[in-house]
Amino acid sequence: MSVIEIKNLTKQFGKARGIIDVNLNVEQGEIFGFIGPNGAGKSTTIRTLLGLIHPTSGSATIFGKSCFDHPEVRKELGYLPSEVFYYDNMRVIDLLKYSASFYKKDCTKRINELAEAMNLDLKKKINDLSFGNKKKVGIVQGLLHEPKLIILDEPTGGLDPLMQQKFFELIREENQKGATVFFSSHILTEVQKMCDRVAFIKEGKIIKLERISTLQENNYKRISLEAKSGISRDAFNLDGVSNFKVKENTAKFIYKGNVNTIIQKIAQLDLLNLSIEEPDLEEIFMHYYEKEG
Ligand SMILES: Nc1ncnc2c1ncn2[C@@H]1O[C@H](COP(=O)(O)OP(=O)(O)OP(=O)(O)O)[C@@H](O)[C@H]1O
Repeated sequence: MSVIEIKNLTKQFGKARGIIDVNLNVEQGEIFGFIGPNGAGKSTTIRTLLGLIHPTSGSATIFGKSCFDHPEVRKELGYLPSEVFYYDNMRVIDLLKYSASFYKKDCTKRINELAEAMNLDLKKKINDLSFGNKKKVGIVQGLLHEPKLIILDEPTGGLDPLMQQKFFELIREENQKGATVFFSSHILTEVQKMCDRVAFIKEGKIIKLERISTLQENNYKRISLEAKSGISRDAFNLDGVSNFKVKENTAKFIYKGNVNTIIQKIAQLDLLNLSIEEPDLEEIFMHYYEKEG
């Protein structure tokens, strides 16, 4: 049984598109990335999965159960929403103890450990915290009960680079202890570093679901050329060429396919310069977005 199972999930907001026919499974022990631009449908998918909003059609389960029909499933998971709101007048520690009371177990030790790791002052009032520090409260709140599943919606917004690193260390530790992690992001580098598999969502639809290692091993090449005279787009009108950008006598593109074919094309030019490199995930991602668009 998968930890998360989303089947043909559709959510319409009146006439507005939310998500369309989303399918994905997250397996025990995975770190799964959910990536897409603003408004693509990441939060809608997560909120429907958590039973916070009703789907128009399809189903979403956690540990085989729908959160709508079995709200007790939420005790097994830690959720960090993309925006956190609190009763400003409370002290951090009181808020966290209140959250812990929901799980009916003593979380004091873990609260202290997490606060220390994230450099969070538990005695302060929420009112007096910066945006980034409020985010840390949300992180501690999501992890204090050592959940089996951690769902993070754009978790690093507002954290400085050092704290982002600390945060990912914490998530990795939880994963090594056995927690499954699902996190949405539009920052590719963090997904690339953290995740086993990634789903790309665009305009409410999943356009690609792949292992990070496969994406990187797919033998894409980033090719940059500088010729003595102007380069024509038509000369590179062949299968496997994408993201073609030409400016006078320079051209850049992504290529996937037989390298001999592309080398023969390139050899027809009178070149001043040439580079062939491995693209990063961002370029591979843009390749999918432009191609499948
Ligand atoms: N309550 C709502 N009422 C109407 N439309 C909504 C509502 N919530 C979301 N939408 C629409 O659903 C689509 C998906 O939004 P969603 O917030 O899930 O995107 P996202 O991928 O999480 O984006 P972001 O990275 O900006 O948070 C958007 O077009 C959005 O306008």
